[in-house]
Amino acid sequence: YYVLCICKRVKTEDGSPLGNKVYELPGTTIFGNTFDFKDLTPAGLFKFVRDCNNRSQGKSVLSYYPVTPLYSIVKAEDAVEFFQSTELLQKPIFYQLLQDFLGDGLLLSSDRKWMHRRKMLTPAYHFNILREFTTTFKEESIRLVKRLDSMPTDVVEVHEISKEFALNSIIETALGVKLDDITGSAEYRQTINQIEDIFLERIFNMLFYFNGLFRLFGKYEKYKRHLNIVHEFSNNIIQKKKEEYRQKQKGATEDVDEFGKKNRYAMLDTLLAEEAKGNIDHQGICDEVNTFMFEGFDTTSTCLAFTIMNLALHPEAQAKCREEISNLGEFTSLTVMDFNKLMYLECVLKETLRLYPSVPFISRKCSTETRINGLILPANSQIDVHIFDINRDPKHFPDPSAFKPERYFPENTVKRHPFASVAFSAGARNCIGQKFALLEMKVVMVSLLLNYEILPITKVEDLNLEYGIILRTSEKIHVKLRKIAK
Ligand code: HEM
Repeated sequence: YYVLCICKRVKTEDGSPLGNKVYELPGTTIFGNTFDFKDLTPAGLFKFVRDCNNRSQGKSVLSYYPVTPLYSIVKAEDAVEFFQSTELLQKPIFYQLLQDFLGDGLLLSSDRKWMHRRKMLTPAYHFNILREFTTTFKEESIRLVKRLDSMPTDVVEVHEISKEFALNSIIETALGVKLDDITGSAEYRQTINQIEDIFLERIFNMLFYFNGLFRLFGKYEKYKRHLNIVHEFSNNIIQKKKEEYRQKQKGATEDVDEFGKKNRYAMLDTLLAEEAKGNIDHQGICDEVNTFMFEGFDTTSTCLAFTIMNLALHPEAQAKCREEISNLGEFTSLTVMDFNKLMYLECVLKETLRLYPSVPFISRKCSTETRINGLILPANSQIDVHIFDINRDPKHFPDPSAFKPERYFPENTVKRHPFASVAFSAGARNCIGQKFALLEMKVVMVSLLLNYEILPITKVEDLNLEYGIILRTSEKIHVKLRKIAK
């Protein structure tokens, strides 16, 4: 072990002691940091990482896993070279644990395939396309309010409502079908959660990083069954849409569905058009669709849940949001331009993402020996960027745990470090869906604020944050929704 580690040791470029540049995390056993995570719960892992990053006092953290040094960045200043790099674009091993689920979709792919797909998919998130999606977001928001109105209690668990809204919205915008119209939608929602649970079990047990061992001793059969369910779900819709697309090309059908409604644009349409040009095959389409649905669902629903909680806990911010939307006009006639004007609400969303970034850290693999921040990392090292810690650096955000949307007022951001808050990541592999996500969240928040006063139940002190595929809480978050008389 030590021989291998010595071969893979990190060095400084100028030969100075490593301790000047990084905090070297002492391992819990003679096998470096290999077993540091063993037996940790998701909340325990979250605490363990915060504890390491606090102990480093702003320095990056260096740890050693089997023949893989891990360099963890916790400050905006140290993230500059990372985000500006044109080399650090490959995803490391633990992302590959999602490979069976997402294939070579945009999140996991690398090199030419990623570049080609990124270019191909960028138009699917263009302003004009977002304009089309606004109607879907409004319809789903109205449906959500109807469901909330019919509930026997005014106490709600925020994830429950945010998840349903986000999944319905992403499926309709990505695939062009309403979740209600499809059989198996409840099963799909549940299965996504079960896939996440098995993914986490693999994360905590490094032996299960190896596919062979996972197949022999892990929950592989169960995992395969879950994957079949979600893949079949998206595959069926893709097949149906493909047929519709073919008929449309032949001029055999109108651009209307079976109920006579005009078909709206969906991201899948971009992919089908590219398939017709020979730029992507059926498997590629499935991978990209599964990636949209996965990336666009939990991330947005988590941010929405924390936003609802923050507004409940900060009535003054809620009042400002309501004042901002008071002169907007009829909800059903609002346009993307109207939502773009909601600057205070946008600050609320950004401040929520600063405090609770749905993706708390990102990682890259060094495909070759890499020089970064005065260090030489051997090939195959991993670099993590801890968005959670960067976003809470008191140097850029004094009183960092406090919820203060005004931090994002234009006059307060001009002099701030460009990577001081990076919830959507930055650089070439930043989030392709960030404008989509902000618009979607604004629409549903406007609808909730027009209909309900949001009152607090759960407090921040009641919550323990934990690592899932995305940031989660061990406890449920509850708020009270008091209907506003019209
Ligand atoms: C609040 C909502 C969201 C947050 C906080 C968020 C955050 C992120 C972050 C941090 C990354 C970088 C991941 C990495 O480097 O490993 C990312 C990538 C990505 N996101 Fe988002 N995301 C959100 C919503 C969405 C939505 C709604 C979609 C699609 C509709 C989406 C699609 C993607 C895709 C496809 C990538 C991979 C991009 C690439 O590697 O080229 N995201 N997101």
